Amino acid sequence: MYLQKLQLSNFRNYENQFYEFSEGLNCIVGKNGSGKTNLLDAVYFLSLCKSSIHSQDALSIKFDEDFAQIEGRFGEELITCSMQRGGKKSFFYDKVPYEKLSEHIGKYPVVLIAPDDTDLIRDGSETRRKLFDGILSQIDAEYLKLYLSYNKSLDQRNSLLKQFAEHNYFDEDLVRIYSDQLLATGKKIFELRNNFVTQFLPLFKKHYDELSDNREMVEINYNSEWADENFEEIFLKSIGNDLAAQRTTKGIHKDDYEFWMEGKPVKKFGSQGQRKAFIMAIRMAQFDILTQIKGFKPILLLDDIFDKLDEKRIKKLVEMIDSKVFGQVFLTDARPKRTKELLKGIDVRFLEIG
Ligand SMILES: Nc1ncnc2c1ncn2[C@@H]1O[C@H](COP(=O)(O)OP(=O)(O)OP(=O)(O)O)[C@@H](O)[C@H]1O
Repeated sequence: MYLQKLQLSNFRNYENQFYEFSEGLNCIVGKNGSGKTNLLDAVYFLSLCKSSIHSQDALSIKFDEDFAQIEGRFGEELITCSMQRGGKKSFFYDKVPYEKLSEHIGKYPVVLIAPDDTDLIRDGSETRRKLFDGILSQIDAEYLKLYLSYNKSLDQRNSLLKQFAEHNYFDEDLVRIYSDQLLATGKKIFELRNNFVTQFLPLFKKHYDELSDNREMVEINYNSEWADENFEEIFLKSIGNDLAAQRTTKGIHKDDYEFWMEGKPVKKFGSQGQRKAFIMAIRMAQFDILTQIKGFKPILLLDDIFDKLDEKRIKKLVEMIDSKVFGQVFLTDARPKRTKELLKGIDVRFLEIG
């Protein structure tokens, strides 16, 4: 499975461009601001039905235009995404619209390694939940369904709590409907997240050891209130706090994945290099787990990676590319001369843009 052709129409700074890619390494070079990241994001969009950069789809439509389209050919399969300013986006498989975007997610998996990835360490728990939810959603369609259903019930319960506060009343039976939904889906999500971390951890540690020459002991601890066997009771009893806060204060939407190094939080004590290695190892493990479960290699998107990694890690990455550890790879760099130097002797298709 690889992306052979891509047609962009009014997508960000692209008006009407067509690209053909190689099955192996594709290197996108061009000046700063020429659209290299936008091109990678178009591939990401085709896979995950959303941008890795913007949460609002309208920001991906070319300025002063009302409509954008990304069309990608994966072998015999044609995937089209169209977006209308002020309207909904639609995805098509061989010109037939998907009823739900969730039917598409996971079919063409991607792994993105981007420069500001270390936000995953610095930011709050939501960023890390999003990371692992993203991986789990590509792996397991059932997880994605549960996750969407949980979020819907959560929104409904939260707006009910707000209404109670605004109108100064309380309907216990009504709130219980949503509480039961959250408890049922939350429990399953907790179990799937827990199992996932158990599978993911050895892959992650192996990659971290390789990247750092076994220098530090690293851990990812999945931390959830659901680990308490009395959680259902605790959840129901917290209705007083929920009413006061006008939102659901307990549940899997509060989970965190804590990153540890030598028994200390990476967030506080990890050096820049250690953080980058930590994130790189997470991404490599994401690649491995997707490969294992899907039975084929995901597309790897490497944005500006040569600028961000030290010489030793670049060398290691280039060795991995050369020894065909990955399948199709898209790599961006603003310095074509350096890229050509680093990739000397490797079979690569260069695409000069801008
Ligand atoms: N909706 C849009 N319509 C038109 N142009 C856009 C839109 N969104 C972003 N751009 C333009 O895209 C360009 C940025 O593209 P991108 O981030 O892909 O560049 P890049 O080649 O990766 O740059 P760098 O090497 O600095 O990372 C900017 O010039 C920006 O103005």
